[in-house]
Amino acid sequence: MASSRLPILIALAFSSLPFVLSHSNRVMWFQDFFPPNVCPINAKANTFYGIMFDAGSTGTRIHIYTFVQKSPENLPELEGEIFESVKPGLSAYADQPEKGAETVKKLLDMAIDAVPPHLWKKTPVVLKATAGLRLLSEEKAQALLSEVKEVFEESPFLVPEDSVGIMDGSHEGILAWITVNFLTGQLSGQNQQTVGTLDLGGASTQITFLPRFEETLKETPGDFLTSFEMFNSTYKLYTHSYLGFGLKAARLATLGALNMEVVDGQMFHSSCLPRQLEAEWHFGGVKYRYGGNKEGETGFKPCYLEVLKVVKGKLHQPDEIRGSSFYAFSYYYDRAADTNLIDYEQGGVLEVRDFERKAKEVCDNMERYNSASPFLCMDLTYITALLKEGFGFRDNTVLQVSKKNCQEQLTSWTLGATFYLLQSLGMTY
Ligand SMILES: O=c1[nH]cnc2c1ncn2[C@@H]1O[C@H](COP(=O)(O)OP(=O)(O)O)[C@@H](O)[C@H]1O
Ligand SMILES: [Ca+2]
Repeated sequence: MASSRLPILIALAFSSLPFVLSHSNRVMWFQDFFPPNVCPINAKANTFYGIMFDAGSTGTRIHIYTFVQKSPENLPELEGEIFESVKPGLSAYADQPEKGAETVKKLLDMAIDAVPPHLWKKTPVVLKATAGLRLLSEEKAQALLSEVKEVFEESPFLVPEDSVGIMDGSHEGILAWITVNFLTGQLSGQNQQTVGTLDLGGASTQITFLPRFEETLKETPGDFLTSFEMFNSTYKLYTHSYLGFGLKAARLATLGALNMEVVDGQMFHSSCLPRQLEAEWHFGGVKYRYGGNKEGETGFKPCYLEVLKVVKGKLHQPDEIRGSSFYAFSYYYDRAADTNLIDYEQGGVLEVRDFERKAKEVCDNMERYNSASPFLCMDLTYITALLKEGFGFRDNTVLQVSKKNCQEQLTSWTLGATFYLLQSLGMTY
């Protein structure tokens, strides 16, 4: 299929959706995600823009998408994406919400340069926060969000009513699944062979796939299933977001520091770290001191046992996924690329056991392994344990590990979310 057709297909699908998505106990899945009551815009010009902020736990990213609609009969095509990011994420400013909002303002200034002035008022701007803000107290999260809302309101862009908020974890998984499967052409025509998606963020992780067997539907807890209609088909997806199981939250859990009131000077140890290491780490606005087991054991075996405590028995294991292949991104990609398991630009295809092999290589040679991060052994061991003992994948489960998809767009939930936003604002025909 010609690549230029793919965006049209996405838009087609999104336009044909009334996007009726329903949890077993929740009708209109997206009702609270985007405002239904914004007046439609009569977009006469054939180019339009959408600005989507991904406020992740480790960083804030702006995606400025450009769409072209050549005629009312043709659906919009995705023409391009401008992307920028800042670190740390908003949650690091839990006690300085104004400073947090300033980081958003800096990114938004890019959009002022990127979007032609006559389209500012027709360009919606939305920020959806994920696990970093989910982990903060309601009060701190709301303070950050309301500062960001002020920044949006002072900007020349269109600010929908619910333009700033925390995204539900299941939306994150489904929007990423839709993006990947549209861009790979799997949701159009016959013989659909959709691919499941695995996203490993800093604070949460998502698994999403389309079950093929009745058994899976029967065995799955109701709140792991979400239905939506597209191309006159109904898809019932398995999706779940595990809060606290992102890579960085898992580091804290392994160190025994997750959700702890950290006492000044307290040191956390792990066999997954270089023996002589003593260092400090800031995450979510908290400072942690950590280090290796000076006297005790280090290496893959003790590390795996430590990490196992974090995942074992904590995740639902659908039988069906053992034999399927999945599309994995975010930290799966980062750690595979860091250790040359895949090509940095192209990504690659791996088996679960490749992560284990690399984890052993790194952990059993920790003092000699030249790595940018002292957490490399822990991270690879956690990924191995999460895939095998957490989700229950086989050693030979195949993973397509990429950063960008075939359209050269960064793999993320943001493109799917932007399409839906434009649809809900009546900006597409
Ligand atoms: O623009 C992006 N789109 C998708 N993922 C990104 C983007 N920028 C960074 N990432 C990846 O997201 C991961 C960090 O997760 P994130 O900060 O989103 O945490 P969260 O999803 O738990 O809130 C890293 O692997 C990083 O490479
Ligand atoms: Ca994320």
